[in-house]
Amino acid sequence: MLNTPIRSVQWNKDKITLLDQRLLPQKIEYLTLSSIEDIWDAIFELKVRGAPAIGIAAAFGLALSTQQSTISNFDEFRLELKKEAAYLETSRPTAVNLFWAIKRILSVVENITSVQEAKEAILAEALLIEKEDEDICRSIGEYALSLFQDEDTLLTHCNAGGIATARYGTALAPFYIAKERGITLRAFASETRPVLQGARLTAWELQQLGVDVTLITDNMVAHTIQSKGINAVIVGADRIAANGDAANKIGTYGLALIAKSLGIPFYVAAPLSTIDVDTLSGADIEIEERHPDEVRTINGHLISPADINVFNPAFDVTPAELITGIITEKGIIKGDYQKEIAILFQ
Ligand SMILES: CSC[C@H]1O[C@H](OP(=O)(O)O)[C@H](O)[C@@H]1O
Repeated sequence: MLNTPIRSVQWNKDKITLLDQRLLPQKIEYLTLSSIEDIWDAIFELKVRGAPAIGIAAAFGLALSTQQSTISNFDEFRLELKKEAAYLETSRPTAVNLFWAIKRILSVVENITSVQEAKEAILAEALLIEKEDEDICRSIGEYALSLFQDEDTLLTHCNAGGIATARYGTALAPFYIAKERGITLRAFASETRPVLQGARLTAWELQQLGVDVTLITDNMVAHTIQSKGINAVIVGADRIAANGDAANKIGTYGLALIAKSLGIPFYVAAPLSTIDVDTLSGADIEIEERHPDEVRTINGHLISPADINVFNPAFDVTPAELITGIITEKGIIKGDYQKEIAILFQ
């Protein structure tokens, strides 16, 4: 078991230290990033992944590039900042935390007129985003745990764990809090093809935490829920629309349909920063499509004809009506999500 939390992205004086999540679980290796291009590449290549972690990485990326800036004129500085923000926004389209964090960084310079003051304010805001996320995820964990009993068994998909956030995670946060309080929660983790965040990250993370975790393949979910007494499903999210529709890792929608048909609760755990009130419904969420070789290969080994046609959406959208509850740092919302979300954001 690890004694200190593994952090996926950290500010390190004038550099960014980033856990290369592509190498897990075989290797725990950190990269030192020294340019905004490095950050763009890290987000695009899933060296850092998970909605909140992507937002934190982008915030640190803007802090890094502005710390390095030699522009003395404030208007030129602000123009360059906006260009670099727009550049980072092209790295991945679905997780709203990327855009939410960038918007927060841009907002801190609105009432500033000096370059030095702007540099300091941007770095302070990026560090605040990281610190807040840790506290937020802990709160999500506490609310989530209130839904479960000692000895419950939960099924989760992809990785919404500590390395997808500042710490604790969202869907995995209740496991951290349960461990602290001597409550036993067991887990089944679906492998999550094609990038295998469940097999590589969640199975490893929960094992390190000392949780009884069992790995299954994605096509075992229905039988597992039916035969293993799964009490509930809990997943993360990348963007939740104003009506409660939730985009999450591909396969989540199917999992929600199975949970509904087998009569077990399906929970989405996410911070308010993942709820996008400007996205009216799931139909308005852009679904990232990634390189076909992610499907054609496993660990770089071809498992199909090299030139086979591939459809590789990285996310799907679960309609609000399939979601039993959305667990946030402000509490658990159920039922009329449109109304409940509007109240949360009033
Ligand atoms: C706590 S957000 C985790 C969320 O992000 C993952 O996507 P990706 O690994 O592609 O960044 C997945 O959808 C998780 O639920």
